[in-house]
Amino acid sequence: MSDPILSVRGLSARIAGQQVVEDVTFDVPATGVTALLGRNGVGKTSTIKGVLGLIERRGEVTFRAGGSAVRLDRLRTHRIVQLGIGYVPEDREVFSKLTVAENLRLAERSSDPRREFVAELFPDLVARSNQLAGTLSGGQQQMLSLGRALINTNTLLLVDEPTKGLAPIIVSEVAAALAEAAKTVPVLLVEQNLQVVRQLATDSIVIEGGRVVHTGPAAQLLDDEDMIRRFLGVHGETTGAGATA
Ligand SMILES: Nc1ncnc2c1ncn2[C@@H]1O[C@H](COP(=O)(O)OP(=O)(O)OP(=O)(O)O)[C@@H](O)[C@H]1O
Repeated sequence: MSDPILSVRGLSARIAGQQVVEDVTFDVPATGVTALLGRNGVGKTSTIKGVLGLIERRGEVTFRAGGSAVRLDRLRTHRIVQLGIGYVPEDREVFSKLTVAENLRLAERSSDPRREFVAELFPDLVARSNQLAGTLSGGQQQMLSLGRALINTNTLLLVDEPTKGLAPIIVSEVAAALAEAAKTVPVLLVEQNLQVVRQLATDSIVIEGGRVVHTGPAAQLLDDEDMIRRFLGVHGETTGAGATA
């Protein structure tokens, strides 16, 4: 197996002086979608923010790309992003007073943005290019948020709960777009909808109480009702249509 693209060793993180990630250790393989799972409030978002340096963190975070290894824990967020790490935050951060087209343009990091790729993934965004982002529906804002990340050629994509609160039809569209993106870039995905996890994820990491309690193939976890119940607090048989953890 090739080296993982991201190795996290003993990551701890604090928010407002409070420990929210204790001692997290995991690898993200260089291909496929790795699902970061766990019950509400266990520290999934904080782990991603710790990797990106968006919150105070300690521990080793190593990013391997282009034959070299870079310690992300020594870098500020803007430098981390410049390495080609795309981030789609949980709360769909878009500039509400700017149009869809302006939002996308501002996200472009290189002289070679993948505008056609994003337009093919989200034709609705093309149709709404002059609409103010603040007037989009939640689903459309999520697509814009994804589009803002996917317009760049990323080496790794960190995506936090992209289907949260969306109608089933939009969940399918977002999942399809992520599946398309995942063909070209490894993804670390926080996702509570286990049907989406089943559709997309190759590997899984489960966090509990600020620590990793399980890693392994996603299918193995999803097929184990005991683990699903123990780690995610739902019944295994509910990992089908529309189920959420
Ligand atoms: N800004 C903040 N101030 C204080 N505590 C916070 C803040 N943000 C998060 N926390 C706390 O840190 C812990 C971890 O939160 P985090 O959002 O990382 O969990 P999560 O696993 O992503 O949860 P969810 O699945 O509900 O999004 C929680 O107990 C949460 O209440």
